[in-house]
Amino acid sequence: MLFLPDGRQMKAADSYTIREKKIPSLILMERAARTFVETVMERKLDLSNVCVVCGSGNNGGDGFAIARLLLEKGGCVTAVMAGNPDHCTEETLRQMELFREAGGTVGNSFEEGEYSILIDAVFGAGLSRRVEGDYLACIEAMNRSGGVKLAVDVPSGVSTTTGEVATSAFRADLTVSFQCAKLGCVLYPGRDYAGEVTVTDIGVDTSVLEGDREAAYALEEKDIKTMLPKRRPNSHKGDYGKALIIAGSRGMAGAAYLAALAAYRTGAGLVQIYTPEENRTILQTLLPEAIIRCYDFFDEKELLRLLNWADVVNIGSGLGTSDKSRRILQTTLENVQVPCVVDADGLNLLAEHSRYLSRLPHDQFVFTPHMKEMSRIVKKPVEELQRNRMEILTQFTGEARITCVLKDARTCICRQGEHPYVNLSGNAAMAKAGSGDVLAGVITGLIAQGMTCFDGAVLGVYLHGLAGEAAREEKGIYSVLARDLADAVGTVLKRLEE
Ligand SMILES: NC(=O)C1=CN([C@@H]2O[C@H](COP(=O)(O)OP(=O)(O)OC[C@H]3O[C@@H](n4cnc5c(N)ncnc54)[C@H](OP(=O)(O)O)[C@@H]3O)[C@@H](O)[C@H]2O)[C@@H](O)CC1
Ligand SMILES: Nc1ncnc2c1ncn2[C@@H]1O[C@H](COP(=O)(O)OP(=O)(O)O)[C@@H](O)[C@H]1O
Ligand SMILES: [K+]
Repeated sequence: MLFLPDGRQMKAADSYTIREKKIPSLILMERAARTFVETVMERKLDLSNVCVVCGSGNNGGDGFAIARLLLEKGGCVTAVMAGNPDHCTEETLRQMELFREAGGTVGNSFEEGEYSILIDAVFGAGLSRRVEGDYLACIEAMNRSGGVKLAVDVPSGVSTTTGEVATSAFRADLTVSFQCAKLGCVLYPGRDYAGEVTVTDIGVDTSVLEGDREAAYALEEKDIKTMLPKRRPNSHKGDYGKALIIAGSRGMAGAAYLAALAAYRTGAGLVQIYTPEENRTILQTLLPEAIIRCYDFFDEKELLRLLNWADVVNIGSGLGTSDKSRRILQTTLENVQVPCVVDADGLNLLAEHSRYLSRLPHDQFVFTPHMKEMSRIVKKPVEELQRNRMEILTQFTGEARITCVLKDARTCICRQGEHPYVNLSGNAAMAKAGSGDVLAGVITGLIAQGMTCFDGAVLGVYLHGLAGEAAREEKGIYSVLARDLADAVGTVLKRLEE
């Protein structure tokens, strides 16, 4: 598991390390600069005309230390003080002095031009407001300049908390981040500004973040083997859960198929689909392994019987928003006693009838909205959600007490009392109709096998992204279909098994 702290959280870990581990700030800075320079040397970059642009905070201090170390490597290096020298931190002043003592010169304004390497050390984790005035002009001039562009810790101008770029930000080819990638460098648009992100170990003790429930985590492939539900030799289908998929409407049989297929591919023991009568033949043909139960009209008794049968319920994919669908959703939300994944039209209906939210009988619900669905639920514009997704998601899950999976190129998963997770797997091949139905099916399949709602959601999102990577490998970024994704869940699970 990786921490993805924002600037405030990273500073808390830095301060903890300085205070409790008795490692002076200047030593951390020196390590940061050394690992940055090691990265430059490993990549055999051209040191013939290097410019390091420094701010007055400690990011600038790193910059001066980097300038000195590159000078020692025989580079031709100039440094620029882009900040207000009167506001320099003690460490930055010291690093500037050391650079001068090593023979370097410090300019006081950045000259746009052609460099072999241009290094941005203007702002890092301490960016606290919009970039304006001379700073803005400097960052834009840096972006217009030539050379390999490297950012120290964070590209200047990117919010470490949201990834937002309020005015402008440095466009890096490579960002070297110290100890942890910062949250803002993995969320968009910050991710685009950061370019490739590489993380170096400078010995900061991040254990203090474990106690900070706002600090986000990301899963790595090595974490998931231990999380996956086990399959015992002496077992039968009943041991791996009965999943009820309430999905599909006229012309939307595919959604039910994809969710059910994904639940089976993920390992669920038995999948039953509840869908309108007209979908019977097609679903029976596409997925003979599933039990198909059909309805023509709203039949409360039958629905309650099915809800009682299931170990996990998945409702909403392609369900439509007719009055019949609304009654099915309402009955399900009010009566289900097992974990329940609510997707797509289930969420659209819920947004129209927000009173249902206050009637959920327990807290074992997983909502899987994409940005537009979430915007309908929380009644905020998509742009605001994109700018401030974590805060809005945290507030929503605090009030609704459910697990919420906010889907996007960087899907975020939140539940009250848990660290939020940001998903780092997947790619743009997955931006295609039906991908979300597959995800809802994967999460349902994991919960069917006994995972908690939160763990099932976190792991499901990660697996779904890995499936996207495997499917892209086979079919290419343009041609992956949602059913390839569901099948690729199998490819990924098999690889993990080996
Ligand atoms: N020991 C450590 O802590 C270690 C830290 N390390 C390094 O330090 C970095 C963090 O350093 P930092 O905390 O000093 O913040 P930093 O990013 O340099 O910026 C703060 C300065 O910018 C200013 N400022 C902010 N926003 C502004 C704006 N929009 N427009 C104008 N000004 C603005 C702000 O001014 P103020 O808000 O105080 O007026 C302040 O002067 C971190 O990313 C890593 O690189 C590593 O070496 C490891 C050890
Ligand atoms: N560019 C991307 N990178 C990574 N994942 C993506 C990308 N685009 C889409 N996805 C994933 O694909 C799924 C799309 O879901 P959704 O929009 O609900 O599709 P649908 O409703 O058509 O099934 C989500 O899990 C999302 O995270
Ligand atoms: K920077």
